[in-house]
Amino acid sequence: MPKRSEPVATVKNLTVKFRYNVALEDLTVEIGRGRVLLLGSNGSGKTTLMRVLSGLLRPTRGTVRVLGHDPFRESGELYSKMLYSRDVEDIPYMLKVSTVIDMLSDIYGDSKVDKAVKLLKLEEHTFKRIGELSKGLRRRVSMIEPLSSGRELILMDEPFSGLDAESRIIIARALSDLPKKTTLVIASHIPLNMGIDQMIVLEGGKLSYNGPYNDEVARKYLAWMEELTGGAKAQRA
Ligand SMILES: Nc1ncnc2c1ncn2[C@@H]1O[C@H](COP(=O)(O)OP(=O)(O)OP(=O)(O)O)[C@@H](O)[C@H]1O
Repeated sequence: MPKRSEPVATVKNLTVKFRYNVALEDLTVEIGRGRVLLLGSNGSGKTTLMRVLSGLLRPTRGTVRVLGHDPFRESGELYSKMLYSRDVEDIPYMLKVSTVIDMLSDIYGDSKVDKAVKLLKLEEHTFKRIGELSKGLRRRVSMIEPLSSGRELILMDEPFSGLDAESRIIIARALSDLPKKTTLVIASHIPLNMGIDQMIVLEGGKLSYNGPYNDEVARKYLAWMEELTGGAKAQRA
């Protein structure tokens, strides 16, 4: 059993370069256990960091360990302990919700999946195909797996963006039901405070804040976002 004080991930001098730009530059940070908010404006490097942590992207420089593994070389071992929940579009549109539920039940067991389906208020939508669902409902379907997986670490990229208020509330409640031993890292461009233990702010691929949730940092970030976007983007979830 890992100690609560042990970080889930350590990132040292991480640089990720693409052909024309540097997405992350010499980033050093420890990601602790609990609820972690990875905050940053568009293009600040959040998704790049998530992709490196989940072994989908190889660092240009630096070292990364996640739950004791090199995510790029040992993704097989890592995937039994962590899950990267990316996008609703990962689920084929022709599948019925009930088929998704059956497949996940085979992997994680009926009771965990049933509980997640109830928490996500999906019972009355199981006969529909993924392609028929609203974005909010599709996102809720994509949440069944992280909620029922029992993984030690779950990474989520913008789980609330572009959703209707009902789906946002349902997802937020369902996520708050995750066991405390599960570490949840949420990448977001808005400063959500849902019992956040650690807040990491990236700007231009560099670390601009790392510590407990801080209202002052959140306020400054929002003001800066408003200045940058004329207010429109910061209002949107
Ligand atoms: N595959 C890629 N090829 C080239 N450049 C990339 C690639 N992926 C990301 N980038 C660039 O790296 C920088 C960081 O992008 P990233 O997607 O990590 O930011 P983000 O904070 O997740 O932004 P968003 O909130 O818009 O998703 C951006 O300048 C982006 O254009």
